[in-house]
Amino acid sequence: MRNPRDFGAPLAVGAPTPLLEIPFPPSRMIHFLDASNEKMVAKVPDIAKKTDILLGNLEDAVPVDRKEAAREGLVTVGQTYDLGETQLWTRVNSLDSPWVLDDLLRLVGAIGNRLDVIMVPKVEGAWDIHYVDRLLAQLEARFNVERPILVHAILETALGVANLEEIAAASPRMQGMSFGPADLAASRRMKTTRVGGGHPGYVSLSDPDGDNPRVTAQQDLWHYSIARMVDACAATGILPFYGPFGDISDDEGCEAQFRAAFLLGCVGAWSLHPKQIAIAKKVFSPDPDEVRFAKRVIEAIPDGRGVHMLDGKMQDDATWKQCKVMVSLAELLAKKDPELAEAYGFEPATA
Ligand SMILES: CCC(=O)SCCNC(=O)CCNC(=O)[C@H](O)C(C)(C)COP(=O)(O)OP(=O)(O)OC[C@H]1O[C@@H](n2cnc3c(N)ncnc32)[C@H](O)[C@@H]1OP(=O)(O)O
Ligand SMILES: O=CC(=O)O
Ligand SMILES: [Mg+2]
Repeated sequence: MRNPRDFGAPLAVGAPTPLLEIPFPPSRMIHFLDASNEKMVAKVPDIAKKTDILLGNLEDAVPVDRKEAAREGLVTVGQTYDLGETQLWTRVNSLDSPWVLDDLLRLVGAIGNRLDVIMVPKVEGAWDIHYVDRLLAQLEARFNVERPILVHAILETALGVANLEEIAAASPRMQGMSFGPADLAASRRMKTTRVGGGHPGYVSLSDPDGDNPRVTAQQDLWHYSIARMVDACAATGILPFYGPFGDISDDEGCEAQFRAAFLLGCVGAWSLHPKQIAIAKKVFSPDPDEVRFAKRVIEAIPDGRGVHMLDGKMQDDATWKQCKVMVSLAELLAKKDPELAEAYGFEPATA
């Protein structure tokens, strides 16, 4: 176990001081693109205006013969495009792959001061984070990186899920986690070929009732693990995200999967196709009616104490805190988006 008093000290001489509080800018969607694909790169200026996070993917979905081009394309994006307030992330190749060392060396060397977060796939335990943590500190020191590059773990193996609490607490560099249903399904030998979402075979069935047809209701394959991830992240002050929804043609299914994650506590989800950005924006921006109600609760209980009635519903210290969660997120997003500010009924000065 690492001495907790060393948690705030750099892991290499000359590396920037670790952050003890994880920044939480708008993070509703992490938009994936392959920077070796010229058509995708051509869309960067437009997409950067719409997405909260832009991620240059180097891992799965990038063919082996384009790994280097994807890395170099991301360097070009980082060096040449003004992304405004949009965060720039990457997903590097897995730690057992032949590419990851060069991914880290090249990206930190070339765009270390532009990269906000490095997403590490297939994290299995705290040891994977410790490896990346020390290596990044050495690279930050060598390349004069001024602020620590944060680390985001994808939870996508059975062992990773088993160790998720230790992963979340492994380093002050841990920014968050994403839930990866595709690799996780394979790792667990689940019998689904889908990427996220439900499955028509995973149902509960009502009891026999004479000749009446028995009713089935589809259940959520992912609920248990996403809820565990949310708890581990909330307990350590880092941010949980839902990952990919692979049926690009099913907007409704995507919205339902994202909404389940939002309600459980996730702050955002991956967008694989430009049209999923708008779905994530809709879902991960709190509903204006809920925000208006939460504001009324906070106004009705200025000190956040005691018991009150509002519209027939009991309100107390705990419901006040629930409302604070909703209003704080709305305020954060309203600063970025005047349309949301108006929908939430905030004064323009707040926006
Ligand atoms: C499952 C586990 C995981 O690891 S998920 C993460 C890894 N996968 C990915 O990152 C996939 C990213 N997305 C994609 O590669 C594409 O969106 C896929 C799914 C292949 C669909 O592409 P395509 O058939 O071209 O779609 P389309 O014809 O509707 O595209 C319309 C125009 O938009 C572009 N586009 C597509 N996706 C992106 C994207 N992610 N970012 C930026 N631009 C994108 C297309 O190139 C196409 O452009 P144009 O109109 O022809 O100029
Ligand atoms: O990388 C994501 C996944 O679902 O696998
Ligand atoms: Mg994966």
